[in-house]
Amino acid sequence: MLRVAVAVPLPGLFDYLPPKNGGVPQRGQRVQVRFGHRQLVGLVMAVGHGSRFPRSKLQHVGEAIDPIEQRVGEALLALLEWCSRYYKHAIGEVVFGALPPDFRKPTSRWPDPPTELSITGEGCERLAQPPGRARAQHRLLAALEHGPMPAPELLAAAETGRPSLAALIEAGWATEQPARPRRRDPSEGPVLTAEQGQVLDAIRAAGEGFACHLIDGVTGSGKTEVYLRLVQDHLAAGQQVLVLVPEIGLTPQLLRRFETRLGVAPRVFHSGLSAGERMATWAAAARREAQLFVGTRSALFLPLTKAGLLVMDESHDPSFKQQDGFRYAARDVAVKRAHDLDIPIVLGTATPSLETLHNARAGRYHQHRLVTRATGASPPAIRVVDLRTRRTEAGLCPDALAAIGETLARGEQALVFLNRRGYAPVLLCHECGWHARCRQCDANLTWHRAGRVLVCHHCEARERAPDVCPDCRADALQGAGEGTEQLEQALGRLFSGTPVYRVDRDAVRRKGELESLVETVRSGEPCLLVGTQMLAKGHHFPKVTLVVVVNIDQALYSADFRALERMGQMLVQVAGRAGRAQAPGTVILQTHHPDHDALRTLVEEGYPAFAGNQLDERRLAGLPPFAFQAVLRADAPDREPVRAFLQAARQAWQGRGMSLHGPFPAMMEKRAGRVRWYLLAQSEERPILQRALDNWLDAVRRLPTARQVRWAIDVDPQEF
Ligand SMILES: Nc1ncnc2c1ncn2[C@@H]1O[C@H](COP(=O)(O)OP(=O)(O)OP(=O)(O)O)[C@@H](O)[C@H]1O
Ligand SMILES: [Zn+2]
Repeated sequence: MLRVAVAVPLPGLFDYLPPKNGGVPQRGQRVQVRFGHRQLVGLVMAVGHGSRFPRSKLQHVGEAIDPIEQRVGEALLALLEWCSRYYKHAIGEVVFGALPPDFRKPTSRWPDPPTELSITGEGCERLAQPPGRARAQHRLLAALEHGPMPAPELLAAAETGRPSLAALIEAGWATEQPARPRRRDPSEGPVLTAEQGQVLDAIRAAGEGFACHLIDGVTGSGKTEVYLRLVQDHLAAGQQVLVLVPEIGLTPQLLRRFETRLGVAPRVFHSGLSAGERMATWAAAARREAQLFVGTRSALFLPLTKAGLLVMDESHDPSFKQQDGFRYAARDVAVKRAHDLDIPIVLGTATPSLETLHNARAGRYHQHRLVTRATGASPPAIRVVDLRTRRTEAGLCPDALAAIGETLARGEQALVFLNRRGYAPVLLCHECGWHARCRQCDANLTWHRAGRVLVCHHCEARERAPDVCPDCRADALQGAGEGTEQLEQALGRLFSGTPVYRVDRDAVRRKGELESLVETVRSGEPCLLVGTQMLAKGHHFPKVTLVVVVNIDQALYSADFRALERMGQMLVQVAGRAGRAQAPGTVILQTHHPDHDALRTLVEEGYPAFAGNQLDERRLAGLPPFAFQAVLRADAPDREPVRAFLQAARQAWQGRGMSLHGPFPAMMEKRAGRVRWYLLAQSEERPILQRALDNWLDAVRRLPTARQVRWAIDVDPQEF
């Protein structure tokens, strides 16, 4: 009897009989199964004897799809089982959510290991003779003269096809063998600063086994330089290393830096790659063809078979939390994975999350600080400008405009940060007060003036922007508030002659666009950068000496208890783009609330003091990380079934150890045509919450009202 995980939203495994012919597939192997009327791919999770069902009710699986060497390894399976238990998510969806998408296709296979060709002695003799009629083969031999080459490259270099190559091998002039990873000499990095040296020594001294290290280093303090040395150690020891970066951090600059410094090109893994590419990297990890992997959160589940180190850069970044389907926090799962593999993990950031800081304070993580910038640059000075007393132009106050002018006059660059795309967040009628709302969401449509469209930033709905008010027909439509598109235009007008580059998801769409833009900026001509968080993270622009933060006020009085923490992180990260080289940096922060306590602490005393205060407040309020939460979310086209289900769910819990609050409407009650509410479950102890959730969810699943809504559980939720 086989217990099989299938990619369906039902909890538990499904029982099947072994294949009619052939051997019994083993744990971790893929098989084809009939599921209802569908043929699906399943993953064998257990091979056992009994079943709750009579034998006659069970179906046979097909034969194992892949050879036994290609099964999913034990360490990864155990991690996925843990994820399913901890996040209370159906095992089949966890498994198939973590594996590359091609695993669901019965026809997909691991690609063959890459090979390379080399010239033989006879081949060299042949090359010494004139080509005669075998021109193409001669070219192939000439290309191989300087060393082995993978077939695709060789064929391109010799401008010929497979048949000539086959003939070459046939004649004994060349041989094909598994490719060895290509290495170049790693380039020397800078001499480490004393601080960097101490951190490196401390992490090395902690040894090979599990430990979680937090490198809490200010922006530009050279954290990446420390990771590079550690990665080098483990590569030299023949181990595999996985570096996780935020969605936006996977820039060619970072990859190139890794390649030149380490002498090997990292294998990348993220959801933007084709299914085939992901399968190839997966196979490379399992077969140990590659040692160094860099990827976004989904890379966490690569089948490393000889892991030595995990690194998570910008570990505070919200993109490490998966927000739908199999919801998981990659940071926590990464720590769990390092623990199971008994290897060190390094979390790096200038702005640790409060959870991470709390773990460091409790002694679970080793905290290593870097408090000075590696290049010797001083930290940027932040100037708060009170918007209440200033007139603004396109959202920029005279102080900011003057500072931009001075920066450009000195031949330097300025960055204007506004986390809002489009021309204006609202299009309204000055006559009757009409404004453009999304039909599907509780949200205004954003006016994208250049494209003449209104776009909902929550459900992506688009419509043509009207020329006159659809209600009163007045020719009085105008934008309220600013977005990056408007800033770009205004700055272009005010500083004509200076190039203005906009960096956001609308302006930078194609692959390579951000790359070339970053190159232009790094070349150093005076210019203005306008952008969203795409600009805020990880980039190193030596010539940017001024950062203007247009507006962060929304976060100051938000109902989301994490809004301030995120605002603080964002502000420190974007400010960290200023003055990273010789010239000192300035940050101008525009706000209507210059006296806001948390904001003042952040500006005057820095992130550690700010985060410390936030932690104190969380403790007093009994909020995470001092309590543990889970959210039961439900949505449907109408409000009534959603509330009825959540009310019933709340009543279904009589036990102790966990308190339930709600039902509450989501921050945005209606999104993409669905009404969303939630129940909040909270406990002071994680294991107690875990046990209570299991019991509660058993009852919730049986509720008749559960069938009228779409519902999901989110353990350790990050948003409401
Ligand atoms: N020891 C050093 N001596 C001189 N320059 C250094 C040294 N370490 C790092 N740098 C340089 O300082 C700059 C910032 O370093 P790095 O990118 O490693 O910092 P970081 O802490 O990862 O930055 P951030 O978090 O702001 O992205 C880089 O240009 C890097 O080459
Ligand atoms: Zn919408």
